[in-house]
Amino acid sequence: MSAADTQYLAIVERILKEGYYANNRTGVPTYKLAHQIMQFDLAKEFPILTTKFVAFKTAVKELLWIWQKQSNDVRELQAMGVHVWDEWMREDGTIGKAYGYQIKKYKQLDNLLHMLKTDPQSRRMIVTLWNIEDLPDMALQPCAYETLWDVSGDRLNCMLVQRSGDMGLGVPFNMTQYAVLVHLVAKVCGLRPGQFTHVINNAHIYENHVDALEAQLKRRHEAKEAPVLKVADDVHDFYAITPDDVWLEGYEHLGKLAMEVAI
Ligand SMILES: Nc1nc(=O)c2c([nH]1)NC[C@@H]1CN(c3ccc(C(=O)N[C@@H](CCC(=O)O)C(=O)O)cc3)CN21
Ligand SMILES: O=c1ccn([C@H]2C[C@H](O)[C@@H](COP(=O)(O)O)O2)c(=O)[nH]1
Repeated sequence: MSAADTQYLAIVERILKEGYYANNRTGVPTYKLAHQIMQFDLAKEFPILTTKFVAFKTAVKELLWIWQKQSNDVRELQAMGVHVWDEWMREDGTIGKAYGYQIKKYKQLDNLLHMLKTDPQSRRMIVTLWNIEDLPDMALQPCAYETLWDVSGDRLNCMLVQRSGDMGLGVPFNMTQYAVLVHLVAKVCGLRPGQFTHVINNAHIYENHVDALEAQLKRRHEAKEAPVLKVADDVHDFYAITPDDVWLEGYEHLGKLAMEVAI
């Protein structure tokens, strides 16, 4: 069983057993627990669920849309064949001043890469999408909103802070795509991936996802070993990376589990 399955399913199980039931903005009530944490040693294995199919390429494309294209334009994501943001697209085709917009606005990725290369012992390496001034002009306030970075020896460590985590849909994407980000940032900085810690403030299961997640829990004993993430040798420039530069070797999984997204 992959470390991702073990830690993710432990949280799912805890929420189903002890979660607090309440309604929220979407009108679809959730069971929730505060302060759930997953931690992966990326030198040992890549975190992706095997107890259901995770659309890896889609998750990577969404990541590159935010971090590389630094875009808020949903049409650019659609042009890559990804439709997970369609419901939040405004009339102008964007999600407002959200996500990639905030990375571009302050050159946050360039600053991070520069610090990692020139002052790796800095304790000030943070990329944050949480911009109080711009919050009113965002179609959705960022959920996985902050990363904190550390270099120990040749290892690059990263903590992802997520204020709100949809365990059925968002979290399986987020844990995997940010692990890819650590691999990619490490590669272009001449480092190796290290510890990846994923903190979720409000980890929730939408009521209409309970059956699918219970079915996933039952697949536990058939879970597979984690696949290996491969990054093309010639990746040196973050801005030149394409979705084909990363792939999984040996991704065995137990098949798709459909869930409806709460809007
Ligand atoms: N309620 C909610 N949950 C989320 O996870 C979420 C939002 N809203 N709003 C913004 C984005 C959109 N996200 C989404 C939306 C849909 C899928 C989804 O349908 N995933 C399918 C596969 C999709 C595909 O292959 O294209 C899945 O089975 O994982 C995933 C993440 C994550 N975020
Ligand atoms: O990357 C993402 C983006 C969104 N989500 C989920 C978390 C919540 O279920 C909704 C957002 O609703 P809020 O009321 O703004 O918290 O989207 C996610 O898990 N990951």
